[in-house]
Amino acid sequence: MIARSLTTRLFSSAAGKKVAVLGAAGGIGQPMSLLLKDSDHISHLSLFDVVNTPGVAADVSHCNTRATVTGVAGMENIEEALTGMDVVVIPAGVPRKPGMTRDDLFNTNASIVQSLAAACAKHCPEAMMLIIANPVNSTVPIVAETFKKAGVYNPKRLFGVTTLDVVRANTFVANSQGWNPRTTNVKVIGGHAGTTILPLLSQLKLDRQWSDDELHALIKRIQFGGDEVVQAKNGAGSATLSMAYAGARFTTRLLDAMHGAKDVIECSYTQNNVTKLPFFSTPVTLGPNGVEKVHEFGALNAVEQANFDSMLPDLEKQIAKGVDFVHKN
Ligand SMILES: NC(=O)c1ccc[n+]([C@@H]2O[C@H](COP(=O)([O-])OP(=O)(O)OC[C@H]3O[C@@H](n4cnc5c(N)ncnc54)[C@H](O)[C@@H]3O)[C@@H](O)[C@H]2O)c1
Ligand SMILES: O=C(O)C[C@H](O)C(=O)O
Repeated sequence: MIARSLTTRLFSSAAGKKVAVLGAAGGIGQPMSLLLKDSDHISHLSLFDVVNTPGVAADVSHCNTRATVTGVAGMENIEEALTGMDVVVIPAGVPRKPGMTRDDLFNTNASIVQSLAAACAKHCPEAMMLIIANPVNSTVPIVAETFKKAGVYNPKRLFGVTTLDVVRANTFVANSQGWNPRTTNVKVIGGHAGTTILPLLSQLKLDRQWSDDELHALIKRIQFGGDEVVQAKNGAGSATLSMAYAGARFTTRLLDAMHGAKDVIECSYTQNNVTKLPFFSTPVTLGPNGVEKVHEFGALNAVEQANFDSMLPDLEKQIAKGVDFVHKN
C-alpha cells in the first residue's frame, strides 16, 4: 500500500510528454504505438491516421500504463491530434514492394510528408519531429524546408530515424561475434538507403577477426537489410515490427533526454556540419531541446573511406530532391 501511494505520487509529480504518431494505423504505426504506450514518460499518446485510428486507440488505451490515448482520423481533424504535442513521430506513407528502391516511394510519400509537416509547423511548431517515412534521405529535407517556409524551423528538433540500421548492425555483428546484441553498439553513419548506410565496423574491438569475404558480406547485409525483409514479405510490405522497435527505442531515448537523462547518444540523420552535406547521420547527444551536441564520426579505414566517398554524391542528390520538391510545391 505504501509502495503504491509512493509510486502514485512520484508518477504524478513528473510532467509527462505528449507524443503524436502520424500514420498510427499502419504496419509500423500500430506496434510502435503499443510500445510507446509502455513509456512512463508519455502522458498523452495521440494517434493520427487518415483511417482506422479510433479502433487502434481504443485497443491500445486498455493497456494499464500512464498515457491517455486518443485517436483522430482524417486530415480535416489533424489540428486536434497535433495541438500541444511535444514529440511527433511520422511513419505515414507507402512501403516498398520487391524490386523497388526507397527513392521509388518519393512521388507518393513526398506530398504526404509535406502535408503532415505543414500541419505540424502550424499546430505544434516547437515539437521534436522524428521522421520514419521513406525515402528518409529526402523526407527529412522536405520537413526542414516546409518548416522554413512557415518560419518555424529549428534544426535541433528534426531527426531522421536511422535507428533500424543501428539495430540491424548490432544484431548481425553480435551474432557473428557471440556478443550480447542488447549491449552491442555499432556506429552507423550516412543516410538510410543502400550504400548511403555506412556501418563503421573498423571502430569495433573484435574478439574474432573477420575475413575480407565475411566483412564485405556483413557490410552488405547491414546496408541491404531492408531488402531482405521486403523480399521475405514478398509484396506484403517492408519492415514493420523491427522498425516499430527501432522507432520506439529512438523516441524513448529522446524522452529520457528530455526528462534530464545525461549522455544520451544515438545516431540520427540531422542537419549538421560533419560533412559538406547539410544532412548526415552521425552520433548526436540528445537533450531537453533536441540535439545538444553533434559528434564527429571518427576514423574510417580504407574500405569505409572509399564507401564514404562514393556514396556522398548520391546522398547529396537525394537531399536536393527533397529541397527542390518543397520549392516547387
Ligand atoms: N526509417 C526507416 O528505417 C523505415 C523502416 C521501415 C519502413 N519505413 C517507411 O515507413 C513508411 C510506413 O511503412 P508501413 O509499413 O507502416 O506502411 P503502411 O502502409 O502499413 O502504413 C502507412 C500508414 O500511413 C497512413 N497514411 C497515409 N497517408 C497518411 C497521411 N496523410 N496522414 C496520416 N497517415 C497517413 C496509411 O493510412 C497507413 O495506415 C514507409 O514509407 C516505409 O518505407 C521506414
Ligand atoms: O527497406 C525499406 O523499404 C524499409 C526500411 O527503410 C528498412 O530499412 O527496412
